[in-house]
Amino acid sequence: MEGLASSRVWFDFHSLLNSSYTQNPSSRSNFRKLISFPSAPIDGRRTTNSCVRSRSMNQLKSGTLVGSSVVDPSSESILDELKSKEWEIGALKDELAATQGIRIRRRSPTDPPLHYVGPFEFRLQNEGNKPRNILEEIVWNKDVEVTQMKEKHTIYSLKKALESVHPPRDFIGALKASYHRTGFPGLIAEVKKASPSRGVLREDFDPVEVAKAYEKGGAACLSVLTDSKYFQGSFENLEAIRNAGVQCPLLCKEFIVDAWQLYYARTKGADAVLLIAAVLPDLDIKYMIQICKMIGLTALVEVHDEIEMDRMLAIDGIELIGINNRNLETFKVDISNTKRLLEGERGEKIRQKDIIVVGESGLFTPADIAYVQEAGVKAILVGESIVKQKDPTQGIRQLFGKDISHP
Ligand SMILES: O=P(O)(O)OC[C@@H](O)[C@@H](O)c1c[nH]c2ccccc12
Repeated sequence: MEGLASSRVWFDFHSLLNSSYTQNPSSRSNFRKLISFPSAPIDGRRTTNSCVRSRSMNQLKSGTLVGSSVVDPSSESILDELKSKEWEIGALKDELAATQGIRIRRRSPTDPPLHYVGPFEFRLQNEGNKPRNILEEIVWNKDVEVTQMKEKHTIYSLKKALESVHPPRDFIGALKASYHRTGFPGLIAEVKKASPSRGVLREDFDPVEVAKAYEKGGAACLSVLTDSKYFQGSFENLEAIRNAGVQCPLLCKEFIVDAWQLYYARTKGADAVLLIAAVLPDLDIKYMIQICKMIGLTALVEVHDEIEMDRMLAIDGIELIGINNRNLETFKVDISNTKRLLEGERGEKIRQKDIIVVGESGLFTPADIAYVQEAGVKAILVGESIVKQKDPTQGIRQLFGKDISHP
């Protein structure tokens, strides 16, 4: 599959990474990067992904194969060599992403420092290993978190669990139905306790209670934050809402950096996931969209600027695009962002491709809803303004200036 050649999509190699090749997570990540980066030079020779792909998984599993070179996994010098390539490959991957306008680098906090030299284990805070903004920090931490979670739940166990998971609910269908029923953009109401930009939004936070209140108020779909470190969310919340008899389709609001997370989200009851264009290169987006289709997830692809929008409009198979009015690097919110990105040729192309656009973030009043609706959105994603209300059902009424609940 095309995605196997991606510089950032690794899950198919997870069994290899869990193998006896090395017990050291940092070395594992080095090796992972080596086998997933095209033309990584090893042992003075060059190898390619297609070369790695053409070998059997058994060879890979035995820990003996790296491209065209056979290596002894116990050899210190090989590990040192792998490590010494770390910065080089990390930097090249980031360069590749940068050619698509992606500023977020993918160096996890446990990786060696950029100036790693030979066998010396030291680390200085420098431009290379300090996150440049909050999004980069979140993504670096997520990489570490996912690596740990993958050890607990293998892709095989997740695939098995998928066999008994309930059929997915139609996320886009629910948005369209709501739009036709109410004449307003379909509401994706967000179950969010806190955020890095706004702090704690609701002290007495009961996710199931909030979810039920949203449904009662006429929400078409729900978005459930699952990141715990920055948003105080959890997969338990997602699961609890799914099991509480809520009918609305559920978006798993997570920072997806690895295709493994798609399977995990689905086993926890998600009907949709968020893919952030600022974080994922085109090839990862394409690959993840295919996996989403395979396992019944709807992908909401999030963009913030023209470059990201143009990248996503060039990718086939995208049905739902969210325009985030909040810049995730600076937290600045500006709802005219939605309008700007839908003007002219872009808006035309979106209509031709029959893509549903979701206006995301910073929506508080009926005037805000009218403004983004006028700009062309058929759905909105709202958190703060409704989660903060004592009664979130009333919050929805105030947001629209009208009761949009089911009769
Ligand atoms: O609370 P607000 O301003 O209504 O925003 C909701 C939602 O758009 C926001 O939480 C969000 C949009 N994209 C994200 C990506 C990750 C985390 C959160 C988000």
